Amino acid sequence: MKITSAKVIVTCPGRNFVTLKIMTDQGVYGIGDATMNGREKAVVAYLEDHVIPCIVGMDPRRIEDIWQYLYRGAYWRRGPVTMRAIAAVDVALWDIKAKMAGMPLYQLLGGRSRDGVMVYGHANGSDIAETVDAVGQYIDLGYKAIRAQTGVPGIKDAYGVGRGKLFYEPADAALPSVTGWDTRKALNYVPKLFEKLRETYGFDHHLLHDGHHRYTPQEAANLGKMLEPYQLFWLEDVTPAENQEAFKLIRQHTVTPLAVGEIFNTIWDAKDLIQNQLIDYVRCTIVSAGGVTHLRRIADLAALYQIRTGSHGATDLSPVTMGTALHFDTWVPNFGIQEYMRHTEETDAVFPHDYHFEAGELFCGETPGHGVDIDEELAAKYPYKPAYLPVARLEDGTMWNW
Ligand SMILES: O=C(O)[C@@H](O)[C@@H](O)[C@H](O)[C@H](O)CO
Ligand SMILES: [Mg+2]
Repeated sequence: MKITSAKVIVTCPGRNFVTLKIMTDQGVYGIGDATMNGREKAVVAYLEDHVIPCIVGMDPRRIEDIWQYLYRGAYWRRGPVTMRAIAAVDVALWDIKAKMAGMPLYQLLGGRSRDGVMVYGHANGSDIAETVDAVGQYIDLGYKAIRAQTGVPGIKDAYGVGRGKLFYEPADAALPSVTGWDTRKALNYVPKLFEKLRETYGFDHHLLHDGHHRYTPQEAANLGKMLEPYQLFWLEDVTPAENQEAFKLIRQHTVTPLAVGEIFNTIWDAKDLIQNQLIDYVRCTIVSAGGVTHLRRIADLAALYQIRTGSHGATDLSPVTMGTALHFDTWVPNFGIQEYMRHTEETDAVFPHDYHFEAGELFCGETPGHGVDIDEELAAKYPYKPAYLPVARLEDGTMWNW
């Protein structure tokens, strides 16, 4: 069997997505997601100029060998661009293999470990009152787990507060918009949100919060400690994780569960956090961490330390990643939770899929493959539109972590 050709499809049904489509001499094709929010064109070039010429003619059944070829053969290994390109190839090849086998991808991985996959949605508001209402809406929609993010008085465009209610797209301008940050104001306000949420809705639902890389380790420990009475499911990205050791300091001060990993791209980024049990959930997902082949290795290492998966699932990950992630989540023994930011109807039309939401869970389908396709004709109607993620500055103008 041979790969006869491959192409990159860039489409922007409300936001940009990059999709790789691999064709074979058996008439079966596979698709993979290669989207990197705000830097999409870098991955397009990497795929078109440095990956596709190498894989045409290869046997698509040799998934592991092609993964190793693209990882070791790059010489300049790892990094978000390289690993997204590898992920796109990997997912497309798993899609092909499952289609050839006539089975949904989760069967190929080892079969079901669960029926439904618990997901969490994103509730946000400009202040505590609005956010409490938004959480109530998600409870009414049947969610068992809800992430809550609020605007903070005195902070311009605090992270996580979207323009709409069900949809949140942070890449909002043709050049990075500038948002503000002030840790003291956030530390004085965020705990009050969770106090109000528990007062209003009790403890029957999982509550999550994303620190989005904003706190120093000591500040993160302080926030984690202040949130303990509210029993969060997790506190995410509470400090930048390049320094994995920083989490030892946080762990000394708080038992609030910690989640990290959506910006990781290989197992090496998470290895020390996992082996020293400095986190409780690993957030790596299909598109950013080298596809099914590599994410399986990360999940297996995490399982040795009773760490569970909590894959990233924002709208800037295409339905191709969501669909593939659901097959992965349906199989993986140490599953924790799946993030689920709903895509818009126009996105769903470009990427027809067989997964569905019901009573706080997502269910992958039984279609052979990962169950997601791309309508190329419709995709062509949405040309690429440059959009950047914002930057964040402190009140004195210091560049900070968005
Ligand atoms: O946990 C999350 O969902 C966020 O961290 C993301 O929405 C993140 O801001 C975006 O994926 C960035 O493109
Ligand atoms: Mg996050």
